[in-house]
Amino acid sequence: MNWRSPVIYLIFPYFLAVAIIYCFPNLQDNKISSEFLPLWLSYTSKILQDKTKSPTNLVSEISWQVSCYQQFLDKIGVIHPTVSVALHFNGQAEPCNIIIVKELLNDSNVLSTLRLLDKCPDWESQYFTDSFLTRLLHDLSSLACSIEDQHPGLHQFCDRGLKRTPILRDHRLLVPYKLTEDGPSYLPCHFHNASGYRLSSVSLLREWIQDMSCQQEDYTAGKTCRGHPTLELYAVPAGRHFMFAPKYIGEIIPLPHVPGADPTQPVNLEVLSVSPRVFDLVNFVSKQESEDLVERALAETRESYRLQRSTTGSNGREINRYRTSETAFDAAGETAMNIKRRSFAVLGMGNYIESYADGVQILRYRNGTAYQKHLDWIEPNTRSQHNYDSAGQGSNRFATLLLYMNDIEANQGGETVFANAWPLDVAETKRLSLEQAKSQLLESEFSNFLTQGSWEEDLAVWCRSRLAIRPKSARTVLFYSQLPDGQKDESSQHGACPVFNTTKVKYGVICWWSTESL
Ligand SMILES: O=C(O)CCC(=O)C(=O)O
Ligand SMILES: [Fe+2]
Repeated sequence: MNWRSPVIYLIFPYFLAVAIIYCFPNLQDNKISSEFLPLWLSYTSKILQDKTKSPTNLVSEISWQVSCYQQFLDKIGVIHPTVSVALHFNGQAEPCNIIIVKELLNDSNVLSTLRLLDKCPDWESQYFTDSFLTRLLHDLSSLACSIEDQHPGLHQFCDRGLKRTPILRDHRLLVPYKLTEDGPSYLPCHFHNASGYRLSSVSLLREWIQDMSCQQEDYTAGKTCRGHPTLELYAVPAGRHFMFAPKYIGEIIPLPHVPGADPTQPVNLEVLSVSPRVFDLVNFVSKQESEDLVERALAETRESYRLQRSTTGSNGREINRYRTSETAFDAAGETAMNIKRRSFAVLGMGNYIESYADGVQILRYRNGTAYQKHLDWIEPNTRSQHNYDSAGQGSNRFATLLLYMNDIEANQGGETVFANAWPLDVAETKRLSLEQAKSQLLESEFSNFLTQGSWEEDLAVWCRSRLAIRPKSARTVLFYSQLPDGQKDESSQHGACPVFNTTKVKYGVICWWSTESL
């Protein structure tokens, strides 16, 4: 009998299905066999109809896919029917779609994704998990999570094309996926939870889902389930970094995975401004660490590292009359390295990579000194070969952490002012316009310290009108200089307000959106 005869198509899958259900009891535990059987029949018939493959190839293909599917079920476990995934574009507070997890991970979706693979993936591999999940989410979010009408689907968001994909150090490890067997390949997104923690395996996905679910005992004991059973998942395009998505001022984003200065207290982000994205980072650094850094900076004698008049510019050598503080660099001290590593953990940037960080700068502002409003994002210039186009393939400054070392009183200036954000403790109707702030300043004692018509005076006006963050020992502030797609964030303009009658010491870590050549 011809092995491809219709009789075989009909009978063979039945035998196979019965054998599979018998051999892999987990299929029965996890799924209802009556749902699985018809699906399996159509699936195997489809494979059998593939005339390009020999019977031995077909059998081996079916068998690895079945055992692979079984492994997947083992990893993912039993999913409570009410749990959903809220899928967000990187940095966006509103989800583009909410999908029931049972639907996302149903047999048909998982099997049709497996059909596109050559071999069973390692379900514990981070890069494979990215690829698998992007492919699954693509199908279920195609319209709502599209950035282009013509080619709807998550794939256009995750793979921004060669010209808009920075080549990060792990680029070669990414696992491209296909939408159809003979279609083109796409680079996958990587996924983070709302705390910025990266999804690294199917087992971790299981943990996150189970954390959200109401356990059966909770129902029977009549308990109210913890939280809303929705897992917030942020999709980050290939070559880009995760960015926090603040929802409202005052929101607290816990970072349970980051070790805090005080291990008994949690590390949290508290939203100070949504756009620009500015946060207080609570319990990030200890007073002891701050003191260590300053001690080292003061003891430093090497020319390029010691405390001296600050410079700016891409070559870092130009004295700038709009930045009158002093700066020292701590490139490799133990405390500086610990802080840099922790900064990467906070930002969801993974393991520390030296070339992605700009080093720790220690700044001292003596009486009367300040730093004019500016962006940390560096403008491209003809003197440098570097590609600063962070929205394309280039790299530029991405995020800055400011760590203050001393308390400064309300009348001593020295705040970090964000020109496009409003103060938190002033009602909307009571906000000061720049004109109002200027006349208040001129009437105040500070006008004696400031030269009339100087940039310092102008800056002090902004400091009275806009979000001005007062230094406090061990206070840490995080802000971004880019938007989630790598464009420079013009709204992140900020400056250091003139200091009156005191000295402000502060240090900062700047993280780059770095690219590495292959
Ligand atoms: O010192 C401050 O408050 C801000 C410093 C700053 O913006 C910078 O160093 O880029
Ligand atoms: Fe700055």
